[in-house]
Amino acid sequence: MEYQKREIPQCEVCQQPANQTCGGCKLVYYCTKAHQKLGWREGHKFKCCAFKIQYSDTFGRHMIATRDIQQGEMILKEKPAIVGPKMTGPAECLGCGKRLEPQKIGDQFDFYKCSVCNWPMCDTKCEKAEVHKAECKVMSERKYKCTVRYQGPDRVEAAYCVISPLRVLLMKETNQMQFENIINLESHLEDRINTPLYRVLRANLSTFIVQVLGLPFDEETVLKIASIFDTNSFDVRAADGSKKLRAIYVTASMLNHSCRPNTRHIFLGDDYHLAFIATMPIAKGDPITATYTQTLYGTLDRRRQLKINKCFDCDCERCKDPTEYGTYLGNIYCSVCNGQRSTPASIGAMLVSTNPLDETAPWKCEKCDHIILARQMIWGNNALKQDMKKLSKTSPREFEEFIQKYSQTLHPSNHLVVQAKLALIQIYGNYKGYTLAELSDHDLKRKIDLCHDLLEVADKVEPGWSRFRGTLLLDLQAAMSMMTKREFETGKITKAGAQDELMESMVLLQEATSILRVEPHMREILERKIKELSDQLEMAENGNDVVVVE
Ligand SMILES: C[S@@+](CC[C@H](N)C(=O)[O-])C[C@H]1O[C@@H](n2cnc3c(N)ncnc32)[C@H](O)[C@@H]1O
Repeated sequence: MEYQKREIPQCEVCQQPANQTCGGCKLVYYCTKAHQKLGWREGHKFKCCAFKIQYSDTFGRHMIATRDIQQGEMILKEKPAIVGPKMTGPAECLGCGKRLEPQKIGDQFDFYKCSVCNWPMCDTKCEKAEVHKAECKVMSERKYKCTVRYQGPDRVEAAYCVISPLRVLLMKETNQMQFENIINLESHLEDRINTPLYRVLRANLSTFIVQVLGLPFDEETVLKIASIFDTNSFDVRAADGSKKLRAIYVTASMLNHSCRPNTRHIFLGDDYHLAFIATMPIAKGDPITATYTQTLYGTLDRRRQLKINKCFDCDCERCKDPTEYGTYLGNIYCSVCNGQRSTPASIGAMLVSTNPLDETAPWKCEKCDHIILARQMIWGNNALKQDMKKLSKTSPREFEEFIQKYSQTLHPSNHLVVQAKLALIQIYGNYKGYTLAELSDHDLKRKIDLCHDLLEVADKVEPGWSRFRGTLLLDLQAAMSMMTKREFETGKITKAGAQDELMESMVLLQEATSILRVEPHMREILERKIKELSDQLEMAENGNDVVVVE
C-alpha cells in the first residue's frame, strides 16, 4: 500500500483540505463524494485495501472483501511480526535460520557455537545478527549456556521450542505494539493446555522462561504464546530446503479457513514477506479465505486435522457435502452394488456419510441399503494409507499397481488414488529414466490423461488460479508438445494438425503463466518455455521438424 496518512488531510484528487476517507482502506481522503468517485475511477480502485476485518460468534475475526477483487490480484503483502525456529528440528542457526552442518573441531565434529550463549550458529557474523541479540543477552545475563551439540545427521533437537516464544516475550520491551498485536491473536490455549504436548511445554518451555531466565512472565502467558504460534503461524521454507522456520503475520492471521479457499499464498524475497493472491474473482462482501489443511484430503481427514491442529470443527459447504462437490475424494464404492457392475471401469454406487459433520455417523450406499459403521470406514482408510506408504516414491509401476489393485474399491478421484496419480505425474516426464523423451508413447499418453483427471479435481476443490492448477497445466502442456512432435514425425498428423496442437499447448502455457508468474523464480522459467514453444510453432509453420525442449 503506497498511500501514507497525511498530517493535514488533502483530497486525493484536488489536494484541497478534505475530511472524508475512502470506506475501503480508510487511508485516502476526499473533499466531496464527487471527487471520491472520480479518484476511484482514476485508479484508486486498483490500490484500495481490498479487505476489512469483521467479527462473528461462529468464526471469530475474519476477512471480508471491501470491493470486487480480480482473479490473480495480490490482496495482501505483509512482513512477519516474528520469525523463529519450529518447535523441534535439526540444529539451525539462530542468526540466519539455516540448517547447520558440523565442522571438525579438534578430533570431533561439532557446530560452530555463539561465543556468548553457546547456541549453534553458522559463524561470527550470524552470532551478531540483530534477531539473536536480545535472546543472547538475557541468556548470558543468567549465565545460561546452551548444551545442543552435534550428535549425528538425523538428530532432532527439542531445545529449539524455547526460542520463538522467547523472541515474542522479549518484544514486550523492544516493540510493545507488536507484542500486543501478537498476544491478542487467537490462542486456543484452553483446548491445548491438557494435551501431552502442552504438559511437556509446561515442564520445558515455561520452566526455562520463568525459572532459568527469570523473566517476569507467568506460566499462562508463556504457554499462550506457544499456543498462538500453533494457531496462527505459517511454515516458511527456503526454496532450496536450507531453512524451515515458523513465522507469525498479524494481518494474515485474520484469514479464516475454507476447504475450498479463494486465495493462495506465496513467500517473497529473503525477508519472508508473505503475499496472498486471489485464486478466483471475489465479490464485495464475500469472505476471503485460505486453507489450513490439504485440499486433496477427504473430509474425515481434513476435519480431524483441523480439530487437532486448529481446534475447530469445520462446517464449510464442502464438509457438509457427502460427495465433496462430486469428487468423492473421501469415499469408496459400495461392495454390494460394486459386485453387480458390468465392467470394472463403469462407475459403481458410492458409500457416502449419512452426516459428514459427524465422524461417528454411519456410511450408506447411494443406491442400495448397504450400511457400514464409521469406524469400519476409518480402519479401511488407515489400512489403505499404510499400504500406500510402502510404495517406492520413484517406482511408477508400484503406483500404477496400487491404482489397479484398488480400482474395485476406490473411485478414480478418491484421495489415495489422487495421491498416486500425482506421484505418477511427477515421475513421468521428470525422473531419471522417465524424462519426456524417454517415455513410451503409452506412458506419455498416460501422463496426459492423469493431468486431465487431476485438473478436474482441482477445478472442484481448489477452483481458479491455484498453484495446483498452474503446475498441472505446465506438466500437461509439456507432455502434449512431446506427443505432437512424435505424431508429426511418424506422419500421424499433418503440419496443420501439429500447428493446431501446438497452439493448444500455447493456450495452456499462457494460462499457467498467468497463474504462476508471481511465484518466486518462476517468471524466467515461464518466459523461456513460452519462447521455446513459440519457436516450435514457427518451425512447424516453416515445415521443419517440431523440436521439444523439456
Ligand atoms: C488463524 S486464526 C483466524 C482468525 C480468528 N478467527 C481470530 O478471531 O483470531 C484461526 C482460528 O480461527 C477460527 N477459524 C478459522 N476458520 C474457521 C472456520 N472456517 N470455521 C470456524 N472457525 C474458524 C478457529 O478458531 C481457528 O483456530
